[in-house]
Amino acid sequence: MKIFSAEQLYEADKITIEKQQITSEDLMERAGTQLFQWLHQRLNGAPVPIHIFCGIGDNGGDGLVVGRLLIEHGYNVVVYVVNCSDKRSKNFLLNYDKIKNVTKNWPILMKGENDFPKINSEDIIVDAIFGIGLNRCPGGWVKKLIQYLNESKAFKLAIDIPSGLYSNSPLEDYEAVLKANHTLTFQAPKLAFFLPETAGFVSNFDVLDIDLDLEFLYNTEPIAQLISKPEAQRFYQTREKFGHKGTYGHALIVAGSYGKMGAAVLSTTAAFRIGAGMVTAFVPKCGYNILQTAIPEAMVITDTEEEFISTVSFDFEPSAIGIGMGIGKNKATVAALKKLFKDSEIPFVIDADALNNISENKELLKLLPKNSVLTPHPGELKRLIGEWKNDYDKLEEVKKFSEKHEVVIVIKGAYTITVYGDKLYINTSGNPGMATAGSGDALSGVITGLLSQGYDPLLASVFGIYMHGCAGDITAGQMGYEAVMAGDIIDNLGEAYLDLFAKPETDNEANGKN
Ligand SMILES: NC(=O)C1=CN([C@@H]2O[C@H](COP(=O)(O)OP(=O)(O)OC[C@H]3O[C@@H](n4cnc5c(N)ncnc54)[C@H](O)[C@@H]3O)[C@@H](O)[C@H]2O)[C@H](O)CC1
Ligand SMILES: [K+]
Repeated sequence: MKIFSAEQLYEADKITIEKQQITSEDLMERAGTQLFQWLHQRLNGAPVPIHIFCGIGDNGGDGLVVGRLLIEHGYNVVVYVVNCSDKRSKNFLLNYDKIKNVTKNWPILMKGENDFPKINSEDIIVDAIFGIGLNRCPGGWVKKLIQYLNESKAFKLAIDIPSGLYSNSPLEDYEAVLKANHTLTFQAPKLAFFLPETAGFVSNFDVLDIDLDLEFLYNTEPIAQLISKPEAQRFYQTREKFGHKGTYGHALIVAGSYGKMGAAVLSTTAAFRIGAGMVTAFVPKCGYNILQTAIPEAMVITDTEEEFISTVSFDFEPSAIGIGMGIGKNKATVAALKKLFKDSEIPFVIDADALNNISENKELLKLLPKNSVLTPHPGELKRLIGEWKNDYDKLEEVKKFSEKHEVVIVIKGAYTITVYGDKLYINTSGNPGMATAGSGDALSGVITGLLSQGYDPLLASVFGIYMHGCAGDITAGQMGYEAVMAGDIIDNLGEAYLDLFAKPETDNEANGKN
C-alpha cells in the first residue's frame, strides 16, 4: 500500500472531483458515510453518549456528516464546534446547515476552557478538530482542550489523523496531540503513523477507502511504500522442480568472537532456514566445535586466531556474505574487513560490530561494496551517520547516505524501514516479542540467505524483513511476547513461508465449524 503526503492527497481530492464529476461536498459525504458505517457496525444502536468535536475545516466537516448520520439513526450525539478561528470551510458550512435540520440540539460553539463539557469514562470522543490541514501547532485553549480529552478515559476515535499530528512533518509540541485509541484514516495511512516519535499517538488505525481516483493513486510516486502480505507474495521467488543445493547459492557467514559464538550459530541457521542451498561459517578457532555441533549442515572454516577474526580466507565463490554478527572490534578484525571489502564484488550484509568498525574507521566507508545491505539498529545508525533532529531528519540523512554509498540501509525498529536511495519501504509484520538478543543476527542471516538465492539486495532486504517479522508473529502467537527467543523466530521461518500463501481461514473454520 502506498503512503502519500498531505499535498498529494489534496491533489487526489481535486482530480477525483474532476474525473468522477462530483462535488467536494459529495466526497465529504462519502467520507462521513464510511465513518458512520464503521461506528454503526460496532455500536449496533448502543445508547452510549458520543461527543463529536469539530474543527472549522473539512476535518470538522467530516465530524458534522458523521454526527448527522448518527443522529438520524437514533444515536445519543452531542456535537461541539471548536471555534479556533472565525474562518469556516465551504463544506463545513454546508454540513453545519444540514445537521441543524435533523436535530433541535444544534452544535455547541466552544470558545474557551469554560465550554469544556463533562465527559464520562464510558463515553466516546470523536476527534474531528484538525486533519491533514494542520498548519501550525495547536495553542491556547485548543491545546488545553486536546489535553483535557487526553486526560479523559473515554474512547477516543480520531478522524483521518489525531488532531495536532502532522501527516508527514516533524512534531513541535508533543503535549498538543490527541492520543487516539483508534484512528480512521482516509484512503491511505500517513507517514507519521509509522515513525518512532509519532506512532504512539495513533496506536491502532483502519484505512477507509473513499474511492479516490485509482489512476492518480497508481501513477503517483508515494513518499513511502507499506510492505504487507500482498507485497511479500509478489516478492517470493518460486522454486523449480529440478533445483539442487547449488541453485540456491552458497552463503558465507563471517561472524563470532570468544563468548559471542551464538551470533554465528543464529545467523548461519537463519540463512539455511530461509532457503540458502549451502552455508559456510567463517569463525575464530574457538567456534569450530560449536558450529559443527550446533549446525551439522553448515561447513566451517576457521581463522588463524583463537578468539577473534583476523584474516578472512575461503576457497570458494560465495553467492553472498553476511558479516559482523558478534565479531567484536579487535584491530585485527578491522584489518580483515578492509581486505575483504577491497577485493570483493560479492553482495554483503553488514551488521552489528562490522558497522561499528566502519563508524570508527571512516576509511572503511570508501571501501563499502556497492549494493551492500547495512542493518543498523538506531544506536549503530547514530554512530554511522551522526545525530539527527527528529525522525524525518533521520530519514533524509539515511537517504543521502544510501545514495552516496549506493547501499541499502535497514533501520530496525517497531516498523523496520528499508531505505534505498530516496525510496522508503515500511514493514508491517513483527511485534515487541522480537526485541530479544539474537533477533538481529537472525535477520542478517535471513537477508544473506535470500541474497544467496538470487534475490537482489533491495528485495532480499524488504522480503527478508517481512518474513522475519512474520515468523516473529507466528512465534508470539505460540508463546506470547515475553518468551520469544531468536531461535524460535528462526524455527518459524518455514511456517512463515507456509503462511505466505495459506488461504485465509473462513469464519466457520476459525470457529472450528467445518
Ligand atoms: N481525500 C481525503 O483524504 C479527504 C479528506 N477530507 C477531510 O479534509 C481534511 C482536511 O481538511 P482541511 O480543511 O484542509 O484542513 P483541516 O480540517 O485539517 O484543518 C482545519 C482548519 O484549521 C486551520 N488550522 C490548522 N492548524 C490550526 C491550528 N493549529 N490552530 C487553529 N487553526 C488551525 C486550518 O487553516 C484549516 O483550515 C482531512 O483531514 C479529512 O478529514 C474530506 O472530508 C474528504 C476527502
Ligand atoms: K482529527
